[in-house]
Amino acid sequence: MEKEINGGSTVADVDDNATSCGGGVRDVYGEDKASEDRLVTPWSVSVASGYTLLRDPRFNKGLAFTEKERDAHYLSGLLPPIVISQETQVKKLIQHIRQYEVPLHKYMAMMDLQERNERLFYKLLLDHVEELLPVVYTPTVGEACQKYGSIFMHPQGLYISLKEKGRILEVLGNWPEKNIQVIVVTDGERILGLGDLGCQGMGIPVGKLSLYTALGGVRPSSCLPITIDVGTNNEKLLNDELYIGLKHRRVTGQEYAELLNEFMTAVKQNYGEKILVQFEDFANHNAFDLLEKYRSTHLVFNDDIQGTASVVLAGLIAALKLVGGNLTDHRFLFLGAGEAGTGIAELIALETSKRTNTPLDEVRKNIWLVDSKGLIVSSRKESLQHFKKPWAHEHEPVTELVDAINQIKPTVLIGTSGQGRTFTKDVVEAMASNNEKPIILALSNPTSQSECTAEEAYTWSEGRAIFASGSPFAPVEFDGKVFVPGQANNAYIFPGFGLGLIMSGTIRVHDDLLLAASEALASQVSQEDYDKGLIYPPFTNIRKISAHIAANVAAKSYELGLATRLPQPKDLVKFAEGSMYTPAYRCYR
Ligand SMILES: NC(=O)C1=CN([C@@H]2O[C@H](COP(=O)(O)OP(=O)(O)OC[C@H]3O[C@@H](n4cnc5c(N)ncnc54)[C@H](OP(=O)(O)O)[C@@H]3O)[C@@H](O)[C@H]2O)C=CC1
Ligand SMILES: CC(=O)C(=O)O
Ligand SMILES: [Mg+2]
Repeated sequence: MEKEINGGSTVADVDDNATSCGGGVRDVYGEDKASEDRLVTPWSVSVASGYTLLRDPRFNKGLAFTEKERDAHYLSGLLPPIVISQETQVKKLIQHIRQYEVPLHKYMAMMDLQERNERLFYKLLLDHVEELLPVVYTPTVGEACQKYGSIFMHPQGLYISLKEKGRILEVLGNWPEKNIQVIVVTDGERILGLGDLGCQGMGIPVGKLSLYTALGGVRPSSCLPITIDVGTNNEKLLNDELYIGLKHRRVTGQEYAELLNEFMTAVKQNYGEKILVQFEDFANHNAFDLLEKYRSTHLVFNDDIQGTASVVLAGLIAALKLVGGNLTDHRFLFLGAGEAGTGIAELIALETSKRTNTPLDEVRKNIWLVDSKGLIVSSRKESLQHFKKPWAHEHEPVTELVDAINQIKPTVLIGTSGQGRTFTKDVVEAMASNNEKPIILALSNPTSQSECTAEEAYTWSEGRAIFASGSPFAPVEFDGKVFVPGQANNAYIFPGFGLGLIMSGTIRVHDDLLLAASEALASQVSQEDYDKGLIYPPFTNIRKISAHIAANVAAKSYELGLATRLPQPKDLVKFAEGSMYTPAYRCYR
């Protein structure tokens, strides 16, 4: 007897009444089997046994296949006789992952699981989110990208290189899923704070989209990671025989613009007007221009500029509860004036301007940035990149950060330089001598690039700093007290933000949606968190947090007339929760 499988849909028809298996929850996508139901590819294959089912990560359940399923799907004999639950599988796997001492080995084990059993991967990740986030995301994903060529086992995501110029639409067609809702795309030129990793940057879109599913509940089959390969200027990679990308220097100018334009056109043509494209880890000389160019024609979002801004603004709104005052009472100084730095600066200014009805230019005067050449001041204006110009205030030139702190007297210091250990003892002490509770955010990733460690921030400020970092740090004991550092990472925002856009059918991203996301995230910080000095809620509650972010973003989108999914659901939080993919196994007939 043979079972027919149509275009990637397997024998795994879902028993709609089988709630005991979990999963199969009806959601806004109709059902999370939506793409399974559709006959999506033009061919069909036949299988004589369930051997193929065991090797299809979307449907594989491993030892959790029940006796009935094993009989029905030709699996008998292909598995050892024991049947175990998904919970037991999770228990076994987390023990297995913990046995690895090297984080990269944990990463590889997780990627291997994702390729073997997708639902188990997401269940494990969600059940142990605080422990596994640093494995599948920063900091370990940074090392994985650096070594991608040598650890490369299974291709993940879609590679679009210059070789595909002129036929990108055709290449998109090779991806097995057709019902794509979110693309995360990089060209690998600024991977975290590690610089140009070329094609090996693929780890980033893959990791970000894993978080879209785990943290935001966007189903995995709707997510498409893409790396655009235009070459690399990284000499080490160019000379590495295991490098997986094009071995020439980056193309720039018109050739680059044409490839990106073909890509953006093909994406819309293939997936429609409402496909969300998240730009990730592009270098700033392209990032701002791409966002500007496509924001009025596509649903685009730059995570490094906009997502980071939204997460930091949320942390600052929350921090006001700990330090008092409102945003206008604070003065901000950034080390790093690129995508993250100027993106955050602009959103702080926008929120302050709206809250106080003060012109943007006026509000900006309270925000200062330092780049690799020193404080951004008006005498440098002519030579500054366009995104720095609004921050060129009247002041004498200052080259050292510590001097800038002593002269400007910021209440908030934010590191977005990509340069590790730049918040030296002098710097933290200067912040602590000017402020009772200095707010210090060391946002650069991965951990090696963090402007300071949590221990340094607490010790050098004698336990007075309100500290958060882009990559996680363990709690620190100082003077008999335990300090828990928060993680100021855009991972809090983009999954819920994206879900909010998708579930409301939003057609364009507006800055007010970012503000809505910040306010929603800040509202999720509990008194218990504040009591610990935290300005972000723990990731353990991330699905609830994402639902609130999604709901607030969607509500704002409806208010602005950008949402196309009508009528507007009455209870947007419930609607967001109901929309989320659940990784529990489904029962197969
Ligand atoms: N926590 C989070 O969620 C996020 C963290 N990040 C992290 O932020 C970092 C920066 O990212 P991004 O803004 O996109 O990068 P960019 O390259 O756009 O900007 C980096 C900025 O840092 C400045 N800089 C570099 N070296 C120094 C130095 N020694 N002293 C002072 N300034 C310096 C650069 O100066 P110049 O302009 O003169 O070259 C530039 O202005 C990365 O490490 C990234 O991982 C980014 C996004 C999100
Ligand atoms: C977190 C992130 O997006 C970055 O470091 O680039
Ligand atoms: Mg990024």
